[in-house]
Amino acid sequence: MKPKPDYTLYLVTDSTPAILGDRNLKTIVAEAMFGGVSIVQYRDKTSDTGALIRTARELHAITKSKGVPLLINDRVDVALAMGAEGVHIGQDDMDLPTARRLLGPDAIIGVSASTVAEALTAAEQGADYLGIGTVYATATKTNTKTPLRPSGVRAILSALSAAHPSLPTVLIGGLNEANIPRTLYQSSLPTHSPSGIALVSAILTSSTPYATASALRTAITTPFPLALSQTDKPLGYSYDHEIVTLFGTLQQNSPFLHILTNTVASPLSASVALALGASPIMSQHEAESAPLAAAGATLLLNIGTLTPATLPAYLTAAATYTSANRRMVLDPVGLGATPARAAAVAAILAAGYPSVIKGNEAEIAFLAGAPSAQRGVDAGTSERSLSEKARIAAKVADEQRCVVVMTGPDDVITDGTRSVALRAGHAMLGRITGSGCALGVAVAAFLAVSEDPFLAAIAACLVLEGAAELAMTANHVSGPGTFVPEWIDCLGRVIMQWDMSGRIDDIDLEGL
Ligand SMILES: Cc1ncc(COP(=O)(O)OP(=O)(O)O)c(N)n1
Ligand SMILES: Cc1ncsc1CCOP(=O)(O)O
Repeated sequence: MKPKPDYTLYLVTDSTPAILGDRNLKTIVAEAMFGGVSIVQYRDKTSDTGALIRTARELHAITKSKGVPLLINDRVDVALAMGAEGVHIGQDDMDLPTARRLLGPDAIIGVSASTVAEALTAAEQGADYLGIGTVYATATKTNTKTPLRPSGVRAILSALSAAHPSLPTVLIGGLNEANIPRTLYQSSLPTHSPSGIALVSAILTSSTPYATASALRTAITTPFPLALSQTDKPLGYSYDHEIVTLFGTLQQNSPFLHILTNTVASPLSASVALALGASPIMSQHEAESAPLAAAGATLLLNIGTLTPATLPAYLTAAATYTSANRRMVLDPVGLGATPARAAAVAAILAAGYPSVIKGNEAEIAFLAGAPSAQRGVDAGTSERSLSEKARIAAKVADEQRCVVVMTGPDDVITDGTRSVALRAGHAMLGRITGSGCALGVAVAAFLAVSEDPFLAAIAACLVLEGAAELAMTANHVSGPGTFVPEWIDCLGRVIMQWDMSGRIDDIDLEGL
């Protein structure tokens, strides 16, 4: 009878000195199984056939005692010689039909897939599970294609969900306790989630394999705490009351913000945070992320004047806040203007999970892979209709599973399911430096006091843009210089003095 493995925590071994060092493979496997490893693959690229068979037999004695299946990487002959439960084969190894003929119907045969076509072929040929990767770049295996990232995994799962919905899948490549929860969240479809996680270095380099495996199992099986809430709000729902309440909560609670932003917008950003009632700390110090996250801060990452010297602080902050289950906002300023910015944003998105991405049309279009006319950091003009903009923003929200704010004459805010257009603000906001960056700060401030990032984003846009409208009604405001102080003054009282009704229009994504 064919075993039905539990794929939750899949250990793939590696015997190279760089990973195993002088530790004992059998001891690690035994301890990791006690910690929750549910399936093991013996992967050894260098040993001779005789040594492979001997080690595989020793490992098999250990795995069998716990009822854990042992698979052999690449080598069907070794699996046959020592009676393993199955094999894992890659795209350059023995083909699946031949492996099946040699091993028989009860063997577990897993196949690597890094594209939709590879996944569908393996599924049609009767693979028992797929190893989907490489998810993130990893030093353990460097001869791989471009990392799939969660959006690439979702494309594969989406293709499988129609014809092969129950085929088990494990994700592999660059995964660890810190990035597993959000990777699983961002990789999952409403109807289809990966069955488990496969890892090499996270377990094999650990000096405490039992504790590491059990922490990994918890990371895999615990729902992602920063997941977006499912909406129960119908189209046409009025957010006004919730926004007023949120504004009060923000002013009462004075949430702690860690603002890692550009040198141009820094003073205005700090002033806006204070005027909204938040408590900001402006820090680019890599070592400060962990204590600030532990102190309960919400993070804003704004890449406006990012340099190679400051990039590590951004990456550490993204990873630290995400693994501490603290929320962050990403403002990918000028994305698309240079390859360096594109690489930095890709690295930030690989390092952590933003609950909200806020950008202008060109920045969001670049993230969506749509034509983007970004040159400087300003928004420029566009020919796109509101529905086209909403479709682009929703694509990014869907891929990243976060809320996206696309600023413009009408702001589009979407979580991929709900989308609204906001009609507020004043052209004067485009004539001062840092108003867009200040909006990122406001989103972070509202995010700190709201369970719902979608609502937080709407509130932030309305308050900043409403305050701009209010400021422009003051007699003494005659240009950008007199506008800024009045705008800041208006932030604290906009909710009382400005009528926000009728500013939010639903965009029915289904109807587009
Ligand atoms: C579970 C799992 N998934 C993918 C792989 C990668 O296999 P392959 O592409 O054959 O690469 P090598 O492991 O042979 O380097 C895997 N081993 N396990
Ligand atoms: C075998 C393999 N296949 C794709 S990535 C990879 C290595 C994964 O190693 P790690 O878990 O250390 O990133």
